[in-house]
Amino acid sequence: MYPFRILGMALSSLPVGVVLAQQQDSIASWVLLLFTGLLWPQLALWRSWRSRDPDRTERQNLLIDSAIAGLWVPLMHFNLLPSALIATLAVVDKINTGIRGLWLRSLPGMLGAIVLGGVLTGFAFAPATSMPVIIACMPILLIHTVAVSLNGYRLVRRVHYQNQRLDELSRTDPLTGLDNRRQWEEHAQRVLERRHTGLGPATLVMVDIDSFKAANDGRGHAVGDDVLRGVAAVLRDCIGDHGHAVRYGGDEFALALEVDEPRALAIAESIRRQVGALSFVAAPGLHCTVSLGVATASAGMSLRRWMVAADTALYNAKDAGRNRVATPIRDDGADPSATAPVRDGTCEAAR
Ligand SMILES: Nc1nc2c(ncn2[C@@H]2O[C@H](COP(=O)(O)OP(=O)(O)OP(=O)(O)O)[C@@H](O)[C@H]2O)c(=O)[nH]1
Repeated sequence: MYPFRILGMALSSLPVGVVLAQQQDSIASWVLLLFTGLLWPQLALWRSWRSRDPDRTERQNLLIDSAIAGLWVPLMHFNLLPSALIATLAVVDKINTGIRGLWLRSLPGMLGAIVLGGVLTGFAFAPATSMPVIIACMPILLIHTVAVSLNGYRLVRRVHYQNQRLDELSRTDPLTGLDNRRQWEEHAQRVLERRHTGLGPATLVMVDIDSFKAANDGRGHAVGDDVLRGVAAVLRDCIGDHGHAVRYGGDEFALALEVDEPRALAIAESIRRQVGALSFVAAPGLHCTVSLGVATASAGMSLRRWMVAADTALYNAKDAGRNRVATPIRDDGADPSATAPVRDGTCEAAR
């Protein structure tokens, strides 16, 4: 508030000063003008600084601003243009704070000050505004209006930016920056529908960090987070614009790819190699591996059954010793996902 108060009070002092000069006013009025134009903004700042509740104190300061504006109306003998301008800007400033109802709450103080000033001056009434006063009103009229508009613009931009950030945060996993689960499932559903309408292949890859609990418990949660971020970066890098990745559960990721199985297997293998080559500044010597399950969508398959198939493939990779890529088809040729019951819940629950 400080720059706006300094600007508003200093610029308002100009027309008030010209009116006082024309009225050949007393020294007391000039002292009051000096106080409101120069000293009051400093005093208001000091009050807020030393306050235990600066917010509340600043609201009081704003109400005092309005009372000061009201006081000048009768002291200027109701000189029309500066009186209307100063009183209006006092109300506009309250509205611009965005504090609900503040402008309404400022009115009694302003009206009280008008009555008080009126009593002190015997309600002297000289509304005509001379050309010098009109000219002296121009700086506050122009500069204050532009400054308030620029501030409004800045606030609107900030709200817009924050809304964008909120939107992003609601769509992404805060740790890895990957899609959140709802966002990803919508994408996976679209990939599946494309497959069912013959517009392209669809392959799902489940990725799970091997023995992550041991690394997490042994090296600490912060290192665990580094590993999750590192794996997410590899996933993002390897899938490029072939699909979307999600952190599906704690150390489990899922990729919905618009590629056929050989291409998905190649991508999965590349992920496996790149994760194996990751190193971590906070944990020298730590190396992680991942197991991956790859399942291509077949005709009419639902998203849930597709995920069960990929989960089964991941299960196979884990069973075969981890750090490998597998499909739902076991070595004996059976495809357990074809008969696996479809369950709700997380991948952990599915295993
Ligand atoms: N650092 C960190 N750890 C997490 C987060 N979410 C889950 N975890 C941890 O991830 C670990 C997952 O452990 P498990 O589900 O036992 O999996 P695992 O140790 O990788 O075992 P396998 O999957 O069989 O190889 C648990 O220790 C969780 O505490 C997270 O956001 N950050």
